Amino acid sequence: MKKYIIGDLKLFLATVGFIFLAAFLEIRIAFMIQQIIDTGDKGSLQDFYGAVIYGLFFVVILFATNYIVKILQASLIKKSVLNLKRDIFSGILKKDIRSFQAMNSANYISVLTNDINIVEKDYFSANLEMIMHVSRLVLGSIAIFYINPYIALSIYVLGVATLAVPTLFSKGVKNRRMAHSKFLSDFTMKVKDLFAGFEVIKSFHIEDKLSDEYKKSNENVEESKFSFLKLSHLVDILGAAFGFLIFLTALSVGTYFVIIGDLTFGLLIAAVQLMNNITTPVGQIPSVYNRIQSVKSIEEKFKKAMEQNGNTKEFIPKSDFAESIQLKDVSFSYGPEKKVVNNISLSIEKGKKYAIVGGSGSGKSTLIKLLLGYFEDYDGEIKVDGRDVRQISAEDLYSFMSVIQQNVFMFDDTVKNNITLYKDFDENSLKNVLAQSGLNEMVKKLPNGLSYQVGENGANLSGGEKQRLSIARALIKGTPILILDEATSALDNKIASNIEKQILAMDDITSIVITHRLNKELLKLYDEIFVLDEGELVEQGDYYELMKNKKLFYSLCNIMGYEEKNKEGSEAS
Ligand SMILES: Nc1ncnc2c1ncn2[C@@H]1O[C@H](COP(=O)(O)OP(=O)(O)OP(=O)(O)O)[C@@H](O)[C@H]1O
Repeated sequence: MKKYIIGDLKLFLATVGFIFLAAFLEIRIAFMIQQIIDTGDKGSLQDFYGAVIYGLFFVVILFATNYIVKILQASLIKKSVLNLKRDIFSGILKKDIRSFQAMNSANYISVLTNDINIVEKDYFSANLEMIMHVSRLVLGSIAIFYINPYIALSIYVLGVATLAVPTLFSKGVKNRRMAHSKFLSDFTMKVKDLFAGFEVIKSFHIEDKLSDEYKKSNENVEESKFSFLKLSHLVDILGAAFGFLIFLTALSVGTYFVIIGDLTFGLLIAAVQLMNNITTPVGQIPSVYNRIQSVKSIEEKFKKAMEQNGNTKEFIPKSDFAESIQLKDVSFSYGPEKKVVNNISLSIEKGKKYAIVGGSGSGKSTLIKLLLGYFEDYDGEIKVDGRDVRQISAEDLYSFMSVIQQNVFMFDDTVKNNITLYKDFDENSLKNVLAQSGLNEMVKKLPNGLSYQVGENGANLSGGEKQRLSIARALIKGTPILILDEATSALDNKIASNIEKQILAMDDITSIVITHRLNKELLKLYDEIFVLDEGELVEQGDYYELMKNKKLFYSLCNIMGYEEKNKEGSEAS
């Protein structure tokens, strides 16, 4: 985090310079006081007036300098926070999907809100406070040494003892800070779930259970904060007590020298004034130091939030799809458990239409995710036009592949922006995709047409409308490969079939469609159907071949046909 505070070196140096100037002027003020008092000793009114005017002049200068210091500090902190937030945000965006999912999204929210606030207060501000305290301490010590070395010596000895205090507590403070930050993340997670799952909570009447969990999490946050504060207050109090002890000792030594006539009364008052410049920093440095140390644990969280899976890869540019995708002996598992995709080899040729079918949990979506480069730790080979998919950047891969998934995310924006995703497309392309995705009627009925606001994650739309929007979103990209993962599950049979037929009729497009809906008429339109069972590719061929085989596909079709008939029967009766 150091790089953020010195990121704008000129601003940093100017701030430090003005902090030192302010500390120097404060010391000069002490000598002004001494001059005014000592003119009283001499009894010259002229000298007295001169010293007062000089003093007032310094007060004005000190006021202006302190104001500049505050402004410089605020702008340095603003820049540091802006840059840190920017880096974390872009670090998160650069993550691949797998490493992003390794952390709960609430953790990212907590990092960008709670933890940034802590860092702003206890790192950026605290470092500037530290510079201020050190400058006052150094200049104050030199000035006191100039007044009387014995006073200075007594201050130095006790000062060193005080500055050793924070090292005794830094580990404890750091651990408690980490615990607090963790509980804050957990709390954010709970709050996020509460809002995201509000309808489920209400309809399953689990308010009490959730309320208990919220209470526990809230208590953890406050308890961990209390525990952190208990220790850091102890450090503060110890610092302040040592500060007072230094003041008392130095005052006693100074008074002794006044009594024996080695120090003027004015110089003693100046020394007392200067002691503030020493006792305050000495009292504060331990606690400021501990605040800075405590934030080190949060730095680890930032690093984790930005972690890029550890691989800095060289990608080979690839922006189109020319021939085929080849999978050879591909196996993959999410954890140490059994393989979710087991030794699959298959080939996808440009312009052809493929269906992937299989029971729930058979690995269909995972297979698609592997094609989309979500995961890199698979065995075997996945090659696009002969190039390892891991060598193709996500940006390039998605320039020729579009995916439409079952769970659609909608931005809280207009229908149009949700289709175009803020890119420019001509009216004709938009019109075409509206027709292809069966959205024309819907858009006509909406109060503001394409400018209709869809609400938070499309709350103002039905599930089917959201799916059609996501189909339009993928179609408008015009990529040569289109992947549909249960993309029409929320649509009624007729609309779903129409959309699927339109997509299958696009000659240039290579389509890969995962479907549960085993509609015979549609299945006949596919060049090849892959049948998965427990992660294995157990059958492949066109509809007629597979039906002839009378294996899994045949029984899946029969079960589906039977269920459809039953459904129709019960609807009719
Ligand atoms: N992120 C994940 N972490 C761990 N296991 C996962 C993850 N995603 C899926 N799985 C598991 O992998 C297996 C295959 O899941 P996948 O989603 O690929 O199946 P599917 O055939 O698409 O299922 P469905 O038709 O029900 O959508 C399942 O047992 C599932 O529980």
